[in-house]
Amino acid sequence: MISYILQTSRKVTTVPGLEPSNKDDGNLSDITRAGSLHMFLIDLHKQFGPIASFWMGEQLVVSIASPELFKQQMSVFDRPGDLFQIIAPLCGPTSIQFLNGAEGRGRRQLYDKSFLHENLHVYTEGLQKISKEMVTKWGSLVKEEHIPLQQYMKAFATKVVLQCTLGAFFLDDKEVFNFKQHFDKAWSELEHRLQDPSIPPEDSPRGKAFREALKGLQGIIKKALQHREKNRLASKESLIVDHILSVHKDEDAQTSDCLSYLVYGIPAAGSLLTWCLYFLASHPTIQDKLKQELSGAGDFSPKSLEKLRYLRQVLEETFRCAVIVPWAARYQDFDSELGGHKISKRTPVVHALGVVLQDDNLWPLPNKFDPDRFSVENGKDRPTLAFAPFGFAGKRLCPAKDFVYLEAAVLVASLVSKFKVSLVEGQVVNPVYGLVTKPEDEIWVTVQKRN
Ligand code: HEM
Repeated sequence: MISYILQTSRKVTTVPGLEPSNKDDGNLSDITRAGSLHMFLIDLHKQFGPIASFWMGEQLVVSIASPELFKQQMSVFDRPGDLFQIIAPLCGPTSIQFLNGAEGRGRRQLYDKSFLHENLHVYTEGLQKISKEMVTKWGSLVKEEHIPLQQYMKAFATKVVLQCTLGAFFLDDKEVFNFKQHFDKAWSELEHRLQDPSIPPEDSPRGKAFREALKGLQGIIKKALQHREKNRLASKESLIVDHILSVHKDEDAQTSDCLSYLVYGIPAAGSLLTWCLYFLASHPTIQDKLKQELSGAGDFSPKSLEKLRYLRQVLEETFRCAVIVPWAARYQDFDSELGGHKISKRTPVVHALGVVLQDDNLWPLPNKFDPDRFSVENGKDRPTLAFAPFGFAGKRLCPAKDFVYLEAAVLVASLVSKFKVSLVEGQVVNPVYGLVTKPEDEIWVTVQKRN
């Protein structure tokens, strides 16, 4: 009798949820079948409610999807490294992404200084310059030319994030281009592994290409670090790279922490800009309303942008609709309680950020792009944690969240004040919820100069 129970059930928690579909991989094949962890979590929570469990291999995982449950995890800092192993080859298992405990908190506190609200002015000039380059480029295109939106936004994000984290070494477009070549190769291998977790042999074409891309990235970052070390005193800025150089003496450790900021930062920033311009192109009335707000708004400095309420609403609605980073996760080293259930120590708790961003109890007609949801009036009765696209827990939410608003605001304002952006007709745009959420295929737009 006992062995029968053991064979058919691994239920070791009162949290409602799935039994493993398979003895070895738990529910991993169900996740693959759903297309992504995000899509799997949507179904899981529909079936079991805001707290639900499933199995990743032999590991029980709990997922939460409500502002009330998020609140109960507000002070948890440690991240379960096992759930993020996919990015370990890129940024290294000892980087800030994987660092927990007192050391993790200390390092985050130091690195966070470069993205504090009062330090954002440091980035303005560079952002305005790169945005102007994009405006000039779009202005030079032939009327009705089809523009690959994602390609442009990824290029912009790569240049901006590199310059703003690592400094003047990336003022040279050749170095940005070089970096991007390697980064795109490495990133597409990680995305491949998300669909098919079997690691290719080192000497296979995929294995070799990945190794070369990593070597290329590390080499470029080391050159950027040396450049910064030499020129640091001349610069009055305080960038992430300066804090990284002050913490680590070892070049490999410095490189790992730099890559930690780039690994999500570049794709997430590119994806945000792509979705934002896509939503504006597919909602001409909203785009015109935004253009109206931008008229006479000034130089798009952080101070002038603060007054642009509707621009902020457009960006917030983009975060909500696009679900750029669909989930985060935490664990604790001791037994704890969550939603009235006992959670055994070291059980990973997934924060289903994307499920909450699209919960129709919190966001009526969740698939509709409607920036007015974020007006002061419409938002006043909504729980704060209904909107947590950057995470929320343990002072470990995305360090770049204020920077991201600034970066997106400067580019979107620069483009929309000069051009009417339209979608090329006949496209079906589907999101792919991978490491970050991107469109399945390129999105093509046209631009028309505004008077
Ligand atoms: C554009 C949209 C972005 C979104 C939606 C986003 C969202 C997130 C989320 C949800 C997390 C996990 C938070 C948690 O564990 O609770 C995260 C972590 C992180 N993000 Fe972002 N992010 C964005 C852009 C960026 C950019 C541009 C950078 C770098 C310049 C960046 C750097 C990081 C780093 C380093 C972490 C890990 C921090 C740690 O381990 O302590 N992110 N981000």
